[in-house]
Amino acid sequence: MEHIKEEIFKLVALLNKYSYDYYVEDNPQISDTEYDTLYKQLEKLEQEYPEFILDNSPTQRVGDRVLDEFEKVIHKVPMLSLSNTFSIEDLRDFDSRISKLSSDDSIEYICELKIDGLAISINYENGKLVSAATRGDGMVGENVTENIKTIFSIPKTLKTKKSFEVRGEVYLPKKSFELLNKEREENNEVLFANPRNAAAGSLRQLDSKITAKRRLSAFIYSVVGDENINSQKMALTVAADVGLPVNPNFKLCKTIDEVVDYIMYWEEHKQDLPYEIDGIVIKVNSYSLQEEIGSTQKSPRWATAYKFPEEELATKLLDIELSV
Ligand SMILES: NC(=O)c1cc2c(=O)c3cc(F)ccc3oc2nc1N
Repeated sequence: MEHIKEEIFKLVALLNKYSYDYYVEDNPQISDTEYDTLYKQLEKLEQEYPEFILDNSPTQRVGDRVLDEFEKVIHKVPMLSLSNTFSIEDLRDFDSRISKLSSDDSIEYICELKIDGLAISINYENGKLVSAATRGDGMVGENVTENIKTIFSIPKTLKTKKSFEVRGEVYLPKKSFELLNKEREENNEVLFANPRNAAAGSLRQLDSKITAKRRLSAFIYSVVGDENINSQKMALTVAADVGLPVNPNFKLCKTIDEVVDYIMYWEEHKQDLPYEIDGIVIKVNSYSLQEEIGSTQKSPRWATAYKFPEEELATKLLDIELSV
């Protein structure tokens, strides 16, 4: 019996490593067929010896209960929304407001791509994923734990035994969005307008089997409740170190001019990304400075979202024409 347990343990470790390489590192080490073969071996062993099924087995990702509604969840710390800025001039105003509100004269900003998905909060206890909720109205969200567990890039167990909440964005990669709409077109179903709507519709499915088919992904951008973390850059580094998917394109900027350069770069190169972004998030890096600057009821004063100008509908239609 011992060797069966060994075999199951080995297969689970191997499959989780391969899906980490594939979904988080975007660098698959084996082919899909090899992965499926190992997965089927594991399923067979688990069917024969259900008592040896491990909680972090990839076969345990998709629940089989269909909910009739989502439970409401009260966020321990409210999930605020970002204020928006639409011009570089607005951004400079943001910078001068920050300078007035803070004792430091040199303020470090951290810039992150603004992933166009939907906000999520995920709780890990002793390194295990225990619950997840949507932002909702910021105070009360929907419990989407079972659906979040179907997202391969979100690990069910972390490389730490610590307990904390993380926040991030669930999104649908462009390729998955196109595939999904193609399937829907073939089944004469209503198409999703954009990846953001498709992600929201997929995550808020009452049947997690449907969510599992949608190939959602996620990036984590915040860690709540780890007092050793004193800056946004550190939060991103810690999140990546424990195995969470963190978008690698963040940049520490010493001046607002560096922020503007970063914005210009991504305004030009965002088409090359495999997911949609609708702007750039600019945050004061130091947590103590964030505290000092504070938040309003709705939004942090220490961060803002620079929104890219809406693509003219004409260019969008032109893209569609060129792509068909
Ligand atoms: N869509 C995003 O990629 C993204 C979104 C947010 C937020 O919504 C957000 C909201 C807050 F109240 C505070 C920080 C935030 O940081 C964020 N950082 C990001 N990278």
